[in-house]
Amino acid sequence: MSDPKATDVVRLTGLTRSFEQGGVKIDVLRGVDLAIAPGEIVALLGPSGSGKSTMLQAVGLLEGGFGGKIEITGIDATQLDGDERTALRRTHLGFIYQFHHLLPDFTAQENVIIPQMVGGTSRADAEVRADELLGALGLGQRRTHRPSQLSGGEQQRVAVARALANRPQLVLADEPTGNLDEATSDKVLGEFLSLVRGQGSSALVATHNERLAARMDRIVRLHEGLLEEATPRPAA
Ligand SMILES: Nc1ncnc2c1ncn2[C@@H]1O[C@H](COP(=O)(O)OP(=O)(O)OP(=O)(O)O)[C@@H](O)[C@H]1O
Repeated sequence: MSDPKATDVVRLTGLTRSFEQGGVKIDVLRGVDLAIAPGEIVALLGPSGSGKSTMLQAVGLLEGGFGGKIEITGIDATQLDGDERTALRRTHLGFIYQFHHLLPDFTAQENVIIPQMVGGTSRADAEVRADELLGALGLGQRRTHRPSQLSGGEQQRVAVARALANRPQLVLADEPTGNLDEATSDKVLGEFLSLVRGQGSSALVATHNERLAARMDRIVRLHEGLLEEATPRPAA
């Protein structure tokens, strides 16, 4: 549950982003404000091209070129240099994409171990954590398989385990089940939500899918470069 007294995990204030397309300037984000409390899972809805991925890139500290303020756990990311942003991303954020982006030459278990070791966890501890997550996702018997030996749903479960491995305060997910059939998508999303809730992380999940969005704590909607609240933020 969200704790309104704690520092927001994300606070965006007046976020803007424009792109040049064929000599024309397009204002994709025109002053987006958003706050996400600890433990809160927010669905980001909006039609194709509305700027959902662009917004996740801003919060993920993956790209420059944004105007406005981006605060992660109270830290103003716009004031950090590149190394500090990378450190903040590694310690506080987890990412899941529509297409899993797993390392093809490594096993499921190694895909979950590697980001932990990059973050300074010992191999032994990383292995325990990987097995715990893969087990919870029903992949205990598949730990030694490579991505190409797994189904689409299984690959996406490995991506979920990888994103949660470092117990990030915030998980950013861009159409996390967008390439799966409806039944698998429902199952994988349910497993993802229960793991995120279980460890008390927050999440911002971009999706086109209203039915999946309805399973999250709050819905916000991008419309013409601004964010509309489809369900109100819980009272502070
Ligand atoms: N690097 C870029 N250069 C130029 N235009 C860009 C760039 N990145 C995004 N855009 C434009 O910004 C707009 C928003 O794109 P974005 O990918 O954020 O939308 P989206 O809501 O995530 O769409 P989808 O649901 O299709 O993934 C689009 O018009 C896109 O063409």
